[in-house]
Amino acid sequence: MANIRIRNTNKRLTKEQAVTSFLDKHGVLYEHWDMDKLSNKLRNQFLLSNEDKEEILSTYDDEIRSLANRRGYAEWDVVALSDATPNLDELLKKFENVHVHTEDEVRAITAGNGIFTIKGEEGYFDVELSPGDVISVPVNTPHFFTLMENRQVVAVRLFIDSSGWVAHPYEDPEFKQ
Ligand SMILES: CSCCC(=O)/C(O)=C/O
Ligand SMILES: [Fe+2]
Ligand code: NI
Repeated sequence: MANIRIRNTNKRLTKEQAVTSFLDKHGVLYEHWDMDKLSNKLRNQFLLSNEDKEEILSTYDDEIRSLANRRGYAEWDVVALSDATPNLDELLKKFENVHVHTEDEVRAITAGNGIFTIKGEEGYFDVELSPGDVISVPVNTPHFFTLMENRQVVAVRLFIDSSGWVAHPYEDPEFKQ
């Protein structure tokens, strides 16, 4: 279950109803996938072979295709980030600076955790994600992504633009770290 932290007030939303209505108000998709479908091995593995990635995509093929049909996605893949990821810090630099995408960005967390910090009506808010959480970042919405203490996450990514993930840096004078 995702938790929300509103940065300006440090207010936290943890109850499902409050979280879903807050995200809905901001045009952020929020769904939940059944993690019981995923093998125990893959729920705690952060260095993935191509076969592992294929297993994740086939396990959630129905959920992926449902999202793709509803939101016009054409391609999807699996990204795994952890201390075992070569050039992790370089990759994180791309994600940790405020940026926008020219399509809405859907991420489904299948292992580990991550935080999407998204610009909203009351300033930036953190969406703290756990396995099973599926969210979108609306098109052209300033946001960034950080790992949590455990520095590990696996996510299914869905794309409309066949060139995959493209981040456009966004200088936001209103953003305070
Ligand atoms: C957990 S997916 C990696 C983060 C990402 O793709 C992105 O665009 C963050 O904003
Ligand atoms: Fe992004
Ligand atoms: Ni992104």
